[in-house]
Amino acid sequence: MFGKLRPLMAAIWQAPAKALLRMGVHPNAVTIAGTIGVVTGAIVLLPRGGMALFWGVLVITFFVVTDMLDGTMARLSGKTSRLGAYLDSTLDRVADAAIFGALVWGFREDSAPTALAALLCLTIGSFVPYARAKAESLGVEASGGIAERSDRLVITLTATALVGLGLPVAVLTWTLFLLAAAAAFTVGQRTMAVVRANREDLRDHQDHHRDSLDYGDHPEHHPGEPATDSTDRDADR
Ligand SMILES: CCCCCCCC/C=C\CCCCCCCC(=O)OC[C@H](COP(=O)(O)O[C@@H]1[C@H](O)[C@H](OP(=O)(O)O)[C@@H](O)[C@H](O)[C@H]1O)OC(=O)CCCCCCC/C=C\CCCCCCCC
Ligand SMILES: Nc1ccn([C@@H]2O[C@H](COP(=O)(O)O)[C@@H](O)[C@H]2O)c(=O)n1
Ligand SMILES: [Mg+2]
Repeated sequence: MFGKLRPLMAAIWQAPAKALLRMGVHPNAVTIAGTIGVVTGAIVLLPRGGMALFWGVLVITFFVVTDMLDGTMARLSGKTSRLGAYLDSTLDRVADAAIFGALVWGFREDSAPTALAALLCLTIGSFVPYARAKAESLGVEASGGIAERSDRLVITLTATALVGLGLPVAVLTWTLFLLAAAAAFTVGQRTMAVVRANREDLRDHQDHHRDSLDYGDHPEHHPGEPATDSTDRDADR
């Protein structure tokens, strides 16, 4: 959902990205500093509850948006790198663990259902990027889905801030339960991309196998020519 705003965000972040580059800041430094900011804001403020939830969200939001800035900086300066891509994704996981872990810890005594819902978001939410990374390592494009990271963060942070401002904690609890379900659905969507790719592999494999049988079985086979004519092959099927 919010992922569709990516081009708009890239345009908005151009000016700050250029300014930081002029100051000699490296994109990896932004990636690391952003993560330190998110983790600190989450573990210091969120467990306190009350208005601290709201302030925690403001601090986290300030730093979490650097995740949109670092990539823009890297592309503008031609400093995209494998290390940068690795840090970008791996430190996202650290930031997410801090946010949802802080909610689990903060609500564990006062509202166990909220803590449970946050724990489900933390665990199931971690399967979402794993599914993508594993699929991509196998050559399958499996990004997207109904609950990408930007969706999970915007929804969680908004609900947390609203509870900090005085809405009942049940708002956050139900939001997190629904988000955990949406994350599970997203894992299913990404898994289906792998299932589809696997079906294509099987089809290709069967075609290849059939062709090699056609060539191999015929005693008068000449390389580069099918062993049987198309009518024979159709009859074999
Ligand atoms: C009175 C109400 C008070 C409200 C207080 C404030 C509420 C704060 C609300 C929102 C702010 C949160 C902003 C969150 C920004 C999201 C940051 C983000 O994730 O951007 C990263 C992303 C780039 O992604 P990457 O490619 O670097 O990362 C990849 C990603 O992590 C993948 O994860 P996966 O999807 O697989 O789980 C990994 O797989 C991959 O490895 C990794 O590389 O950038 C974008 O996606 C760009 C689009 C982000 C758009 C965010 C827009 C936010 C804008 C406005 C929200 C406003 C909502 C306000 C509601 C107020 C209601 C009252
Ligand atoms: N320190 C960094 C951060 C990012 N990159 C590159 O940008 C891509 C991610 O861009 P986003 O706009 O989606 O954050 C990432 O895959 C890297 O190619 C980088 O090189 N160094
Ligand atoms: Mg990034």
